[in-house]
Amino acid sequence: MLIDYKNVNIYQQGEKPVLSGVNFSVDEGEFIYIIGRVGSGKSSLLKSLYFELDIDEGDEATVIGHDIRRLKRKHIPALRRQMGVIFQDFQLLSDRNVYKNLHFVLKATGWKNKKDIDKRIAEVLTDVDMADKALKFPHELSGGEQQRIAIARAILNNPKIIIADEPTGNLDPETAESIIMLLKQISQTGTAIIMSTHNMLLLDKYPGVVYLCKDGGIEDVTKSYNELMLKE
Ligand SMILES: Nc1ncnc2c1ncn2[C@@H]1O[C@H](COP(=O)(O)OP(=O)(O)OP(=O)(O)O)[C@@H](O)[C@H]1O
Repeated sequence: MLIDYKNVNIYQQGEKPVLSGVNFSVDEGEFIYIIGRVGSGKSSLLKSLYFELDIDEGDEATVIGHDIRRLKRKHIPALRRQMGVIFQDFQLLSDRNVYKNLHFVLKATGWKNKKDIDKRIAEVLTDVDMADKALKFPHELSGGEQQRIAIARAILNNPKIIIADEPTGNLDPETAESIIMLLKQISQTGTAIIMSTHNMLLLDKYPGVVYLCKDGGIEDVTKSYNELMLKE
């Protein structure tokens, strides 16, 4: 199991948790949607998974084989390296081209050999169907293309988990679908995908495990989400 939260509380600021009693588990290759209204805690859950928010450890809090209760701060960067993160607004570095955006990440994560670096960049760009865009600057790319580059960046180090916070939020429906298809393909190689979304159409078309954030908690609604949504 890649992630196992049992009875965990997640905090933004202050005494009261944003989400409490969280039970959440992720296996290799799973495709997980996090749904829920604005402000219901989707981003907070995702941020906790890459250690940007405080949690109390509850009965169990394991991320990629590490018990968070015993995790030292100095081990966080190594653990983060096994995760790829994708955002709604892409967050590419605007002052450099695609190649240099990817190069920057590889250098920062310890890659030294130029041949290996160039080979890996070519591989991930091919994976996301952007092999001809290496020399483009982010502003020369469409939103969908920028998100593909962000996905290429996320998979550079073969992560076990990709965390995507509304990855299709800024995209038109057709482009959104192509991004989900790409993430689905990646999940088939064993990488777990955890994505928040407001786009219920995607859930129908590309089924996965569905968690609903609601009333300060989170619930696995994979079987019943259609019914729940209709009632809201
Ligand atoms: N940086 C912050 N500091 C304090 N409180 C925050 C912060 N970010 C979010 N919150 C609060 O935490 C709660 C959950 O927010 P969160 O961003 O996790 O919701 P969300 O479901 O991702 O919303 P959205 O659909 O708008 O992205 C909200 O009440 C929000 O006001």
